[in-house]
Amino acid sequence: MTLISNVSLRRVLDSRGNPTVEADVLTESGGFGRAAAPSGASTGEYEAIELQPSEAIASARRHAIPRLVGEVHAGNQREVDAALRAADGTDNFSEIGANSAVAISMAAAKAGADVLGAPLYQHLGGTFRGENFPIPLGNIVGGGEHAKEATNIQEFLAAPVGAPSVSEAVFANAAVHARASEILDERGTPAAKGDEGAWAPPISDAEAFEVMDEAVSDVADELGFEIRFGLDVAAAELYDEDEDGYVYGDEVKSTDEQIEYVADLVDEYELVYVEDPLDENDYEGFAELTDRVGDRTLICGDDLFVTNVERLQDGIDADAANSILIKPNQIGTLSDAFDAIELANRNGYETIISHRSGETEDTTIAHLAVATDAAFIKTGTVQGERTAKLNELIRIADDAV
Ligand SMILES: C=C(OP(=O)(O)O)C(=O)O
Ligand SMILES: [Mg+2]
Repeated sequence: MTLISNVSLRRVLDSRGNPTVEADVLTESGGFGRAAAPSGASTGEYEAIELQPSEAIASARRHAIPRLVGEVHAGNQREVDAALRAADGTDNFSEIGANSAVAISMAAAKAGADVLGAPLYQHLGGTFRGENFPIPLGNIVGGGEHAKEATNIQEFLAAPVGAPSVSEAVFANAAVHARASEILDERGTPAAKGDEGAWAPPISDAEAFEVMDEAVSDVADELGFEIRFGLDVAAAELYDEDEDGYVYGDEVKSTDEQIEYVADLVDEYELVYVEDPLDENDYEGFAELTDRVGDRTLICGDDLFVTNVERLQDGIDADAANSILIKPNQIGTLSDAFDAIELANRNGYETIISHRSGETEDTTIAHLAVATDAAFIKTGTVQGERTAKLNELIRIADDAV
């Protein structure tokens, strides 16, 4: 293991055209790693704090870099991440910014892998990581905070559960995306794209279910393996405290109605995956829905858990959900994300490694998903910053056999 010899930080563009933090980490033996922070739009209330990139960079230069350079080893991720936490000194990275922290944490992991001459997934997962590959959840149609004047439900996600390989799964999702476009055309519905490259047509959620159902079954018939679909409801964005309910245009659903609605959707469309079906503070509602449909679908906490072990432990204690979305920038470091994954695994929760709506070409999450044997990876379907991860997944699968 070699010591970190230099950390440089800069502002680069993300996929929304906003600035984000990129980190380069160099080691004394010449190891190099580069990573960039993603950024959410439908962020959870309890996420670690993202600062303005220039502020995050200035603060990390002042507080974190002196604790890293010549002090910690790039290959020792716990040591790197403990130094970042100590440099920050808060619970939520509000001093150096979770964007600086996660960029440095991921860049150090890549530098550590480079020193070993190993691919990142191998460095993170080790030789006993297993042989499974995550199934890609492909965002096909969506709206919410990712596109104006489109569906209320944020993401309709294809899930090629029967695909014989990662590569076939990735191409299946792209085919569903293309088929959905044709179906929308046939219906005379113009569709722009949302932040993640999903179609964002001005249609009701009920119509989006029809489009998904048709697109998924057409492509499944054509390719000859099972493709199902799922949702990210992102219900915290729909929940209105003053209305005491979930606002769908002119209609407001009470919590009981929301649970009923989602449970019916699970059965009607045989959904394999439902993320954030209820508000991020409603552990009880999550538990009730999980009790009703958790034997036949994944109920996943994103804004509910924010990759945070304490919130996940609360969820486990309450029997809320049966899976967790893992977004390293929600919590700030790879070590924290690993802790959440381990806690989930120990308690029979599935893990889904996820991108953010604002992304870069960074491919760390593809390696993280393979390293940790995640059930699914949610990283879009088409569009450069999404295909960067999907193509990396294909390369990893090629490399690993
Ligand atoms: C990827 C998501 O969106 P964002 O990055 O905007 O939180 C999500 O909600 O799962
Ligand atoms: Mg989500």
